[in-house]
This record gives sequence, C-alpha cells and structure tokens, in this order.
Amino acid sequence: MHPRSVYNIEPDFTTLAKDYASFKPFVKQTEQGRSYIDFKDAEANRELCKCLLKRDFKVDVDFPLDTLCPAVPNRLNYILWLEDLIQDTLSNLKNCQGIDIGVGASCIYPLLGCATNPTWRFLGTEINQRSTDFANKNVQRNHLEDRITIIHNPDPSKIFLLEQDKQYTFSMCNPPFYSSQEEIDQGLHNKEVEPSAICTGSNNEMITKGGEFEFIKLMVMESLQIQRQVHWYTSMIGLKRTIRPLIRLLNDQGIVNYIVTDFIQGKTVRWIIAWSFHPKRPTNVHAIEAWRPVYQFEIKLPKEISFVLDSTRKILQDLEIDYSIEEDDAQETILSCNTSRNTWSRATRRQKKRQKLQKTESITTTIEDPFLFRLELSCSRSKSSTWYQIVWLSGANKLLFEGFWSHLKKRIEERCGILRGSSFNK
Ligand SMILES: C[S@@+](CC[C@H](N)C(=O)[O-])C[C@H]1O[C@@H](n2cnc3c(N)ncnc32)[C@H](O)[C@@H]1O
Repeated sequence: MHPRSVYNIEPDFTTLAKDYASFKPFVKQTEQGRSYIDFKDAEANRELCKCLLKRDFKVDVDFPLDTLCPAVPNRLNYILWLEDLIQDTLSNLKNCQGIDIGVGASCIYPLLGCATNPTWRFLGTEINQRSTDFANKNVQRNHLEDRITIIHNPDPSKIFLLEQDKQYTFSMCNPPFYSSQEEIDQGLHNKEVEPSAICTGSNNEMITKGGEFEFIKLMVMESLQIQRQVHWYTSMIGLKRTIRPLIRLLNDQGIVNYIVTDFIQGKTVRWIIAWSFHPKRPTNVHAIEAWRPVYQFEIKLPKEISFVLDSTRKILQDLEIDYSIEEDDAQETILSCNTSRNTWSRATRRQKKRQKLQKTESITTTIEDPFLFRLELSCSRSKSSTWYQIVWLSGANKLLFEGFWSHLKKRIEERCGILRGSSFNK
C-alpha cells in the first residue's frame, strides 16, 4: 500500500453502512462482531466501490454489474505512485496532462486522478463502445467535461490516439492481463485475480491476444515512434512472469530510463513499469532495486578519503566538469557533477593536446542531454581505504556514462597506486 493512501487504515464497513444506506444490505457480521462483505457478490463490490469513491474523494460513479469493478485502494496506489514519479523527475508539476488507456465503464483513473490533483487533465481511450458511453456519463456526473476527454478507439491493435503537437505528462494503463479463460482460472487458483474482478470483469476487459505482455509490447513499440511526446509511459502489470521479458524488450530497444515498482494489497500483488525517453531518472520513488538498470558502480581504493577527494577534484578540473560538494565530513563526501560536453573521449583529449600546442581554443563534443552524476566517497572501516561510488542521475546515453566511468576509474586507480592487473579489489 502506498504510504500516503487513506486506506492504510482499513475502511470500517459498519461505519460506512451507517453513512451510506445503500451499502447496509451487504454488510454481514462474524460471530466475533467483525463486519465484512462477500467479495464474490458483484453488487456488494460495486456498492463498496461507489461508497468509498463518494466518501473519500467526492466522486460519484455508476457502472453496469457485468463490467470490471475497480478496487479503489489498488487504483489509488497507482495514482499516488505517479504523483511521486512526476514530483521526482519533472520541474513543472502544474497542468499535468495524463492519458489512460482503457478507462473502462467506471472511468476510475481519470476521475480519481482529477479528484486528487486539481490541475491534472486526462485523455481516456476505450475500445468497448458501451464502456466508453458509461465512462462519458461518469465524467458528466462529476462535471469534469473540461478536464477529462474520453474517446472511443475502434482499433484494439492501436494504443496512443494523441493530438499532434500536444505534449503529455504521462500515460497509464490497467491492461487486460490474460490471454485466455484458462489463464484466468489459473490466476484465480494462484490468487492473482482481485476478488472484486472475479465475477464482474467481462472478457474484453480481462483477456487480450497474447496477454498483458503483448499489450504492453504494443505500447513500447508505439512509444518508440512518438518518443518524448509523452514524458512517462507507464502500465500496471498483473503477472510477475511478464516483468523479465518486458525489461528485455526495453533493453533491446535501447530504452535505458525505466523503473519497476510493486504494491501489495491484501493477497494481491501488482507491479507498475514506467519508461521514458527523457534523461532524468527517478531516484526518490519506491522501486524494486533488482529491476533497476545499472546506474551505478562502486570500487574500493587503498587511500584515505582526503587523498581520494583531492585526486578526484584534480581529475574533474582537468576534464572541465563542474561540480559542487553536497555533503562533506570526515566519513563521507558527496560531489554533484554535471557537464554538457564530452571532454574525456580519446579523440577529444588528443584534439585538446594538439590545440594546447597550437595555443587555440579547445573544441569538445556537445552532449545532447546534460550528463549529471554523483560521486560518493566514504571511509571504509579501516579508514585507510575509501569506497568510491558513481551514480548516474541524468542523461539518455548509457554508453556515454559507461565510457566516462571507465575513464574516471582508470585515472583514479592510477592516482591511488593501483596498476592494471593489480589484485586489489579482486
Ligand atoms: C482491465 S480493464 C481496466 C479498466 C479500468 N481502467 C480499471 O482499471 O478498472 C482494461 C480495459 O482496456 C480496454 N482496452 C483493451 N484494449 C484497448 C485498446 N487498444 N485501447 C483502449 N482500450 C483498450 C478494455 O476494453 C478494458 O475496458
């Protein structure tokens, strides 16, 4: 559960039934006096969803019993995590324009997103005509026509129906997870399927050709065409086995800025994957470390921290890389570095040498996106050696980062007396 979720305190069904008479018929009591509802009862689920949305977000919805009933806490987790992602990586937090692929009849994500973020707007798409009509009615019911636009997508193999020349902050999606009814039955057995979806999710909402992997793959492939028109592409993942092939796909397509997170809601686990063609990487959002791309390297150097710091400064000055010292004490020093020129490639350094001899201005290669990184120096327990870590913070070119690190590592190791082939660190 997201730490900011109102549902960190479990809703009390007795109180909810007192406040909402429509919910009362569904509330039962255990012998110990604990109130509960039957999650296999579609009507009970729908009433719970409607009452929670009304009570906690002043959102008023209605949807047919044979369409997917959204579990509100689960949907809220996604919205709150998106807020974190945006806060962490974008400078302009106002006027966010989101996209929801497959709004469903409830139109839950646009409604919840607008209720919790007064400046957000949404474009919602849906392939099912009946769900599109219901979603539109839900938008009207909440007087949000000026902030939410719903469009019917007649082509299931198409994902993004965007306005040309318009920029979008994020896209989100709760895709159909399964490729067949057998897979759903298996999911029920493994407790992968949300209780509220058991009886209500109709086939088009739960099943898609090739399952969620193929659906998200379509999204990835289309995102390659439109690149930075959407800042963050995101999707919920319902099955753990989908994560690895998706990461492989992103890597194969050269997408280096991505992140995976998870949410545990009762017995159900859900994941969200996000990728971007923008250089700024998220560093302050909940993520599964094991699925992060390699953004950092660490080595141990056989010298005291003051010596390593002094040597690093000299190397950075030589490379004309700007840096500021963020934190500095005897135990740990953090240098924040940034450059927009590649001054370390062999060709650039050769050119620089030549130009020095000829006393002309040096020419360096400009990098498309600013290259930001952090160097973290910390004392080892013995104090006579130092842990030396680089963390890549921003930049779209992974090879550039790796090339820089290999250059810096060689120079700092040489200064610390580690010669090539030496056994220190092995
Ligand atoms: C699992 S439901 C999610 C509904 C709702 N967003 C929610 O979270 O409860 C998936 C939805 O995506 C829709 N859908 C499937 N393929 C689509 C596509 N290519 N474009 C837009 N919607 C699509 C389905 O009709 C269905 O309503």
